[in-house]
Amino acid sequence: MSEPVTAATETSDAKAAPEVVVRMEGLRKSFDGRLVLDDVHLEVGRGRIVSVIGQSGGGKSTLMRCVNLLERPDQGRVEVSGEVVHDDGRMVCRDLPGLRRTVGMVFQRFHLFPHLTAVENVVLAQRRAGVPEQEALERAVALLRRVGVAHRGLAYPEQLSGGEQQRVAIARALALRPDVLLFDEPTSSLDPEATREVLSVMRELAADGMTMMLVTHELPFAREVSDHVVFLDRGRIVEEGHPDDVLGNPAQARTREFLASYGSTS
Ligand SMILES: Nc1ncnc2c1ncn2[C@@H]1O[C@H](COP(=O)(O)OP(=O)(O)OP(=O)(O)O)[C@@H](O)[C@H]1O
Repeated sequence: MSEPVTAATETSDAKAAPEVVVRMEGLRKSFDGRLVLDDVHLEVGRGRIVSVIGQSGGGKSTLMRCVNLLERPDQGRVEVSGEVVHDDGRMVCRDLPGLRRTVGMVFQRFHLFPHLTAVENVVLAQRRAGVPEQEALERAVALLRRVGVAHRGLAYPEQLSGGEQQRVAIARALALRPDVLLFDEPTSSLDPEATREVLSVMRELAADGMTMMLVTHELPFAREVSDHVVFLDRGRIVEEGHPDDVLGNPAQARTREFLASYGSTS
């Protein structure tokens, strides 16, 4: 396995312990007797954007859902922000709602409440977490401004474009001040312009030090946004590294085959 992908790896202080926000060791997961994750090791350092790519059904979403325990691995260990949350098939996390606040998630289809305005969608998540109303409202407005949709705060989801809805969903995920944000195919229902908007928001979040893990089929997007790309094939990590290497000059024949098939279908 390569060394943890962290900001610390780039500093001259080689002794500084890299700060790993997500660590997965030896993950195995089967559905109905079929192995979907096979001995997966992965580390995501603070402030990094790690993309997981691979063929449909290869286990990408399952891997990401193991971070917030939407899926429970059968074997291996999951650590989030320095705490073991699942170990050897057992749930170790004592505060699942707390874990879900620490790990924000953004979905392909936004999952906004249709009967609530953009601001109310961002307030609701905080209200459920016990944030006082005025503070929640101020934070919602500030976050909508941060993702460039403050002017649409009183609009309902159906009145928003796909890109605007996804930015509201990102604001909602940020409202609980997560340590890491997971993105599951965040641009696959968006047009190129909206994809650029989401890319720009993710870049700004990265500049602010947000840690992000992304599953995507859109390889140009993965190449542009990520620090590190992981190629997951039939449940195993075949290759990982800098996007220019994995996507531009892959070392493994299997990665080359995957990229060739992608090229022929894109
Ligand atoms: N809850 C579940 N119950 C049973 N099988 C599941 C479940 N979740 C995923 N699977 C199966 O596990 C395999 C991996 O699914 P997963 O969604 O992780 O792959 P993926 O690489 O994200 O695929 P895609 O790119 O199509 O989204 C698939 O065969 C899928 O049908």
